Amino acid sequence: MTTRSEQTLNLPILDLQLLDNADTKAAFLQNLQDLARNTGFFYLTGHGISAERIHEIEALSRQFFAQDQAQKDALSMTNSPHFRGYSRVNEEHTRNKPDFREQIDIGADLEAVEFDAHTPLWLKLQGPNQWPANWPEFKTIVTAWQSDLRQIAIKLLRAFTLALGLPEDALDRFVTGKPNELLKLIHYPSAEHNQGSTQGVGAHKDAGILTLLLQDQVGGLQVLSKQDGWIDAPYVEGAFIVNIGEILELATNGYLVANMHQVVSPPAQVDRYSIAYFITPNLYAGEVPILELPAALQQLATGPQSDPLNPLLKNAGENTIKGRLRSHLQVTEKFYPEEYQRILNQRQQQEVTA
Ligand SMILES: O=C(O)CCC(=O)C(=O)O
Ligand SMILES: [Fe+2]
Repeated sequence: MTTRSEQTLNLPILDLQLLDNADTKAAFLQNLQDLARNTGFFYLTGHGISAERIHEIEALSRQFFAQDQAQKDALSMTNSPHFRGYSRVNEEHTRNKPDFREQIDIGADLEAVEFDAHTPLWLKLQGPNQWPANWPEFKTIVTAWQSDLRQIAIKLLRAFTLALGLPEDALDRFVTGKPNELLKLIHYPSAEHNQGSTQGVGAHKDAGILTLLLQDQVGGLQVLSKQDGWIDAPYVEGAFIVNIGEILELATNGYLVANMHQVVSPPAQVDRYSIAYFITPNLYAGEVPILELPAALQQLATGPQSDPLNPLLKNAGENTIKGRLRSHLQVTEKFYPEEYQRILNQRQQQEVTA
């Protein structure tokens, strides 16, 4: 069982504005490299999103979750083969255990792909979102947020490649063109409703490239540090928490490590809200390359740490859909019966060999 830890980090904060200034750019990149390699996550300020915009989307999210259960269920993810829409508390699973949170998943709003026998499975991830009816403001605010966060994430990704001594566009083909991304508005209900468990979301690495996370004042996010074990990542006003995803770990052959993190349910009578933006590889971009790092960095790159329970796949689209299939079993059972059976069989085997 997870509990709140006593330790907090000496907060690693990066100011993105320093990247745009010729006098401070080199120091920013050096810091980025250090934090990414040694701490695995950091806080980002100077990103250009105003406090008003942050309050606006936070208020929108609270308003969304305050609706009647029936209104939220009308947008149920179980309507969508593209894994879009609302999932109830305990519907999403991490490491085979239910997460005590409700959420709405919103991706790039595109037409579904027409399928034939040769279309790769992961192109089913492309498709339309489910938007609340008679609430146009919801779509406007969310879409603007996605588009601004996409720009920040791309800028940061280019800074990462520069900081690693590579051309700044080394990973561009994964994030430009038809974007693949996911925005989750998340609500963690207070602990007294979570019978005996403290799993808000279980320990995991994010599957994509980078995550920009906005948490509220409640806290509860914990990050696994090599030296100190689980440490609290507290609320910092106006800052995004940046997590490195598995695709960046793979592309750097493990020089950068996707950081493990989890969320502990909030205390009694307190609700927690967060907004997570994931930039994931373009579904058409194919295999993730292992980048040619400078020799000094290459020596430290000892390969990605593959989790035997959740192996990392080279094809970016396949890796993305694998995560979705395992997390949202009701959707998988309904729209992907063969994969559903395969997951059940794997789990049975793991139980036998455990
Ligand atoms: O809610 C949070 O603070 C973190 C959520 C998270 O890690 C995730 O959804 O991948
Ligand atoms: Fe995460």
